Amino acid sequence: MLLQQEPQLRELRIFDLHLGPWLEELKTGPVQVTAIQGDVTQAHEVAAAVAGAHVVIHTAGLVDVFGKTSPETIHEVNVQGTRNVIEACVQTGTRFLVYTSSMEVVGPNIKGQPFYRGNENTPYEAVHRHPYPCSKALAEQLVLEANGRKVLGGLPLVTCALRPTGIYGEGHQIMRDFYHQGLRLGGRLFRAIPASVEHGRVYVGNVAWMHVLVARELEHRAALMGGQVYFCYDNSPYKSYEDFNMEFLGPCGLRLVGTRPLLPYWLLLFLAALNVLLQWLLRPLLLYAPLLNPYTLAMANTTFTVSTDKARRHFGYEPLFSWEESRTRTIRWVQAVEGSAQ
Ligand SMILES: NC(=O)C1=CN([C@@H]2O[C@H](COP(=O)(O)OP(=O)(O)OC[C@H]3O[C@@H](n4cnc5c(N)ncnc54)[C@H](O)[C@@H]3O)[C@@H](O)[C@H]2O)C=CC1
Ligand SMILES: CC(C)CCC[C@@H](C)[C@H]1CC[C@H]2[C@@H]3[C@H](O)CC4=CC(=O)CC[C@]4(C)[C@H]3CC[C@]12C
Repeated sequence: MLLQQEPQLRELRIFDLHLGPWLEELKTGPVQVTAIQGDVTQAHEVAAAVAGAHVVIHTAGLVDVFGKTSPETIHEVNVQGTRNVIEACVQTGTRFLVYTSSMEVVGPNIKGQPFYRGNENTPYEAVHRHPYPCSKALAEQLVLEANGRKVLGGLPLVTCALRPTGIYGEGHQIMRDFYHQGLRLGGRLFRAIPASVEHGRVYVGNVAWMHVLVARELEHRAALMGGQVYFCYDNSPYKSYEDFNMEFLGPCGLRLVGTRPLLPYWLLLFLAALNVLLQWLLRPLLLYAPLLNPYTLAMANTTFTVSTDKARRHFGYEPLFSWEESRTRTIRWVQAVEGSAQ
């Protein structure tokens, strides 16, 4: 997105634990693209990568709500990693920092209270216990508190945080998992969540576009945007998690069976708790990390949608991809997954 949409771009450095072969394709244009294999938990590696950069977009993170990694590792990557990024900016004199936060910083909370088309000012009891939202909330707080700190050279750091709702689009691993599960079940998926539960979703291209706009505008609107949070949204329809997925999986031949959940909620909760027990029992032998656990069930079963225009008002954000385009692109990607699986 930076290469396509940012005419002022002179150099792009990509810092990630895992560098994919796709990065090579980015190196063929006029902009210098440097891929750096590194770990955000290593302060010196981060500082070396950040030195001399005009703006840092910190999106690296450990996204795990399935118990694949320990809470300590999630904290180390998401919180200490973010601390390292902030310190690198301060020590090397980089003034602009954009952080990819998450809707999870707000909710759904442990009480499962609905957040219905709320905005950045909607009152909500943001209380978490799960390591992932806890880590994102702490990291976001660090980023916002760092706004105004003096960087090398004496000028103030300007930071802001973007909170995407559930991201979908090309490369969406969980969508791929649902797709393969549907194929295994003879082209069917069985409804688990009531259709009335709304879950916020945003297309990956629009998430990237919002980051590019913020990176561009932070310098010119520092007083307005510094220390602010913005939900990351677009015109994707409000739907339940499963009905939304069917927008893509339907045209790829899958069918969602049932107008109401096939299993009662108490049974799903029991199965989710059983999965936690199995995960714990099997841990010495293998990693058992199914999609269903009490946390993911609560996430999928609690209404959380945003309706806001703060990003438009503050820095002129309009989604780059319409809903129709986002949908078409995602369907094409699922179809390509299908092609490569055969
Ligand atoms: N997937 C979603 O629905 C949402 C994701 N987010 C946030 O967006 C960001 C990106 O998430 P996704 O693209 O979904 O996840 P992802 O796992 O595809 O991307 C995260 C990237 O961070 C890198 N990374 C992980 N640990 C690292 C480390 N120690 N050092 C350097 N790089 C490391 C990974 O290699 C990966 O490329 C994360 O910060 C996540 O919290 C926010 C809202 C929703
Ligand atoms: C089998 C169940 C009944 C359905 C399981 C669906 C879940 C796996 C997903 C439902 C909601 C998702 C999360 C949500 O979109 C918000 C997120 C924000 C992030 O920052 C990271 C990803 C995620 C936690 C996302 C993960 C999958 C769900 C829990």
